[in-house]
Amino acid sequence: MREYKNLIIGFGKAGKTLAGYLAKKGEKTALVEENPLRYGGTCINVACIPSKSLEHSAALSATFGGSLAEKKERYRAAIAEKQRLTGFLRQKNYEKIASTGAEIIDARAVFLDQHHVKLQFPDGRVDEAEAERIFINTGAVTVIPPIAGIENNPKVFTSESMMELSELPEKLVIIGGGYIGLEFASYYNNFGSKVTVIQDSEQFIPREDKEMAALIEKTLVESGIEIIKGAKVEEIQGGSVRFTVGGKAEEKTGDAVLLATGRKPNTANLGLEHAGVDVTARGGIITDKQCRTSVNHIFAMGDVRGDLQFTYISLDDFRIVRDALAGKTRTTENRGAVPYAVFLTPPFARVGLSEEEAVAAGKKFKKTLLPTAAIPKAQVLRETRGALKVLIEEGTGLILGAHLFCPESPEMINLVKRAMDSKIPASELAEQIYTHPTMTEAFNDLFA
Ligand SMILES: Cc1cc2nc3c(=O)[nH]c(=O)nc-3n(C[C@H](O)[C@H](O)[C@H](O)COP(=O)(O)OP(=O)(O)OC[C@H]3O[C@@H](n4cnc5c(N)ncnc54)[C@H](O)[C@@H]3O)c2cc1C
Ligand SMILES: NC(=O)c1ccc[n+]([C@@H]2O[C@H](COP(=O)([O-])OP(=O)(O)OC[C@H]3O[C@@H](n4cnc5c(N)ncnc54)[C@H](O)[C@@H]3O)[C@@H](O)[C@H]2O)c1
Repeated sequence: MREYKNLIIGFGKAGKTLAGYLAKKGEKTALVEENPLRYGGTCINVACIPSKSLEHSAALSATFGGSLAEKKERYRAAIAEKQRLTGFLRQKNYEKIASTGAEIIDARAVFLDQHHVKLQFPDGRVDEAEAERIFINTGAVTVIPPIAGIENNPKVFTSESMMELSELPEKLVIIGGGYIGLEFASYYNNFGSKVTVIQDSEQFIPREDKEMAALIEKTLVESGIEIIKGAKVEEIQGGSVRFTVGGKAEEKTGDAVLLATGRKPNTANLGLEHAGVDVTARGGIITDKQCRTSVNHIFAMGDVRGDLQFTYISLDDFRIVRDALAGKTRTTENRGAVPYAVFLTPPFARVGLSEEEAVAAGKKFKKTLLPTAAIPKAQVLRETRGALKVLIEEGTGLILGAHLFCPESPEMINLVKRAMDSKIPASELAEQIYTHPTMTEAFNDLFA
């Protein structure tokens, strides 16, 4: 029996950061990871980083144009670069955590009871570990929708397997128009594929500000992406996706079909019932605002909680747990405004309320909409599509929401989050000195 003060299940953003932190404090700490190709977690291996590497390569490829053969060659090079990058980061992540003194155990962990887990090694060996405290950071997995024809279909991909495909699909059909669906639509469109997105809801990105959603949809369609809304997918045969729209049967055929229909907490077969850890109907681990589960000494962090799925939320969950262990007061309720970015061309970034949400909350506000084309740096970048929209509360002058659909918006939005959290009025952003020419200097006009 192996004994530890802290046992962490999953080498994700929160898990690895916590393992390093506790080990550096001199506490006997183990980090259990079932897949050596996941050292460093989902983000650096099969999600954010490889997808943004492809996004960068795709945007470059689009500027070169050329024949289909040239585009296919550049796509192969992009996949190779993505492999290099993820391999490099995986190694660095392993070395960084190993150097803190945390023990990295290559095994699958399954709860036996509240203090014990079974360790299942890839070679079939089994061992047991006992720990005073256990931290769950097992992430999320792709939702496979109940559509006939998915199983054993070599033309059907998830985001993970798609990024291993080294032959550029001339036609790509994407099921699901959320973050993954739209980002991949944008990358493959830039690489030169003919992309169709099939979405179940009638409304395009229904959670977003309506005016911005309409502008994003128009921009994507004008860039060559076909978007089909209100579709019910019936079956997939080879690369053909059969669906109905308004009762009418339709079919779209691709060289590849990408499933981008959501991701759910990875709690199946974790043995949580043996430890008495409660989960929601979707399998998300229920925690209090300090990420503590229904069992006092067991915590859960990141996607497995079934809340927001972002790497920086997983990192913030680490900070919350770190502070909970030290008796401090950081919680899921005082993260401040949570920004996010969707890496389209151009990218979209948001923080705070949409116009519809602000109206529903009874807020009185001033709205400003600035076309991207009005910003000199956008002209320099030759990317003038999009617009920036902000809502400023009447009376207080505080920022209620910002919706930036323009180049460099994923960087710009972080400054707006800081202003919102620190209750810095919009007028201060309007009067601030910014370097020139930059996208951020548009705040002089946007927040005036
Ligand atoms: C295509 C794609 C693009 C994305 N892009 C972005 C982006 O641009 N920005 C952003 O912020 N977020 C993005 N996300 C979301 C982001 O990747 C996740 O929110 C984040 O990686 C979650 O990390 P985590 O800490 O919860 O756990 P993970 O990083 O998922 O780690 C969980 C680990 O636990 C291991 N594990 C699971 N079960 C066991 C077990 N029983 N025993 C041992 N080990 C186990 C797994 O192998 C894995 O390594 C993207 C996601 C996808 C799919
Ligand atoms: N830039 C980023 O931060 C980034 C990028 C990619 C992913 N992510 C994270 O990954 C998570 C998962 O992304 P996702 O895009 O898979 O999920 P999502 O929930 O954002 O979108 C899934 C979409 O698929 C649609 N859908 C579901 N079933 C369908 C069906 N049968 N037919 C047609 N449409 C269907 C849903 O209506 C929804 O619009 C996101 O919640 C996000 O947090 C973040």
